[in-house]
Amino acid sequence: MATHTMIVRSSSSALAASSPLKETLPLFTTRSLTFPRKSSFSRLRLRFFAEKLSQLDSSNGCASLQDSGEHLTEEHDTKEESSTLSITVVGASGDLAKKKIFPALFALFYEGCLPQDFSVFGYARTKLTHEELRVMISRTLTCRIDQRENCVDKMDQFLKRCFYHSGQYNSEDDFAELNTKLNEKEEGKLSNRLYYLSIPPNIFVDVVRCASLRASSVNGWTRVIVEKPFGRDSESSGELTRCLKQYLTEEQIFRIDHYLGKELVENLSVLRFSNLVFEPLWSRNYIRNVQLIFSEDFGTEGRGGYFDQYGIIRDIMQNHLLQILALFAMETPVSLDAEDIRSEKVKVLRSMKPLLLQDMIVGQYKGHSKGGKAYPGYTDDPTVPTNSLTPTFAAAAMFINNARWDGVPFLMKAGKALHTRGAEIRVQFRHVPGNLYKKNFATDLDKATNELVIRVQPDEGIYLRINNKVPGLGMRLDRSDLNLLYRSRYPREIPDAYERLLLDAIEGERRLFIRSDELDAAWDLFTPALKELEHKKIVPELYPYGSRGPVGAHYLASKYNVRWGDLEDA
Ligand SMILES: NC(=O)C1=CN([C@@H]2O[C@H](COP(=O)(O)OP(=O)(O)OC[C@H]3O[C@@H](n4cnc5c(N)ncnc54)[C@H](OP(=O)(O)O)[C@@H]3O)[C@@H](O)[C@H]2O)C=CC1
Ligand SMILES: O=C1O[C@H](COP(=O)(O)O)[C@@H](O)[C@H](O)[C@H]1O
Repeated sequence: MATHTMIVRSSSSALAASSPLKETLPLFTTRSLTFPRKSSFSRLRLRFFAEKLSQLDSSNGCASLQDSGEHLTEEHDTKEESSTLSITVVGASGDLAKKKIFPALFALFYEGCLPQDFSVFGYARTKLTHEELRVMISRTLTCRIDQRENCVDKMDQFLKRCFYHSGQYNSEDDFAELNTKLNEKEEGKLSNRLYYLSIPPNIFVDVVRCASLRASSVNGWTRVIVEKPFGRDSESSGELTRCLKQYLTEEQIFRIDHYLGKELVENLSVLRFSNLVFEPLWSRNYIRNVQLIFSEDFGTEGRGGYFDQYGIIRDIMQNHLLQILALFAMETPVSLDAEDIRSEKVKVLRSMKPLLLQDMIVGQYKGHSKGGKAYPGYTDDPTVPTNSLTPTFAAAAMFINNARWDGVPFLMKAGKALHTRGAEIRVQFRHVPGNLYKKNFATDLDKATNELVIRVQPDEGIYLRINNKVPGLGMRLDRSDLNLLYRSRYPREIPDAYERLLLDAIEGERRLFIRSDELDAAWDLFTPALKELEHKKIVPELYPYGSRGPVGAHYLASKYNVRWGDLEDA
């Protein structure tokens, strides 16, 4: 087996000449330990060894990279010591950059997860000075991490590493200027460059072309994180992939689905594959249905222009919920390597039947007054056409045609402007055959089935609904929860999904990013129904802002003999 030695998370590169931007496998070196050549799981490996060496940082489990070389190895990789990381946030003036990306970068810096020598560049058309960018960023940085010490100092240190370059997204010259500024900061060292495309999708290709031709690293790796949406359907997504691949190799493209970076979604495989009590039950033999539920208690506020082009199915179902479904339903991967996991997910997606129009319902929220307050309808948003048919709610029933899941409905439900905010996976189990306690449940045996709930957010937790005897002399049964509430069990704050994903991209870990064949398979499942919906101009069922959504969702579920678990809970 090919091996190479490891210095803690040091990475260097050889050149991949086939594309203007270069991506290479990180090299790992250590004197005493050898590993398979694959680069995956370097962070986990690092943690493992860091733990072994009692050097683990006391924070979120990320051993300090800023001084890891000194602590963990005797051998110094001179290349690593003289390498730099430049992270360019393209679309730095935008909502996502301010809300998520800069704060996540700061959190990584605070946690010691960024290399010693790094700089962050903001790039957008808006004219800003470095100082103005820093002021803008500083408004969204918080010392949230356990109210730890010296946060303000850390913020200052971080902000000093932040710079701004104003330019057009389709101007090679502007990117050449960015390149000059990056070179200045990199001071001739081995430079690794990460671009985060936090911009509308219609300019992805322009940016990738300009960055690749004029501002890619000449001696290290260059990677590009691409935000969703990856197209509107199979054709446009395929076209986007083809265009990106004129300038990037697949290894350089990190298609982000931030739900994959959420703690409870990450935990899904651990729960299933490392607990004997779950894996044997994970099939049609014991599971009656699986529900993937997303809800938001606010509307499209401020994002109506974007949203109206896409709708809830493309915004949430085709990516976030389907990714969770694939992780949930996949067969055991050969290993935890990114390619093994992604290959298993693709198999699930390819085993699924494309969604049929009769297996979905769509809704749109309308204005509603409650407690003297008026909540606007979707089409009241000035950026949304008044006659828009775009769904802000959808429910769908999907099936996996394989031996494990044949006949099991996977129900999805996603909506904006509902009564609550949450995301959860609900697994409803079959009835106990010949249940001795049948009579204790009156006629509603469904009420007696077990349910496993993985609450992705908020109040992250996992609970298993069981039947239990109410203490006392009689024989009364009760439904109770075996409850793992993260807040009680793990008082430490859970890192934001973007922190995990940014760190993974820096490390070259692709497990939580979407491979192009996964994307193709995902679009193939939704494109026919989306087209039909638009072609037939299906009118969405209206539901009041702040309600539980359209009743059509219940009819859909009952068609498959299912009741939505979240409503039973309420
Ligand atoms: N916001 C969110 O919560 C989420 C966003 N995303 C995705 O992330 C990406 C960025 O989102 P978000 O920050 O909300 O987007 P914004 O609409 O805020 O756009 C980001 C920046 O891009 C530039 N821009 C906006 N519209 C155009 C245009 N038509 N042509 C050229 N430049 C434009 C603007 O910068 P300037 O004018 O200074 O150049 C703007 O500040 C999108 O792909 C979005 O779908 C994904 C998940 C959640
Ligand atoms: O991708 C998206 O996700 C957000 C919800 O993300 P969350 O992490 O806050 O749950 C959603 O609001 C947005 O419409 C969508 O584009």
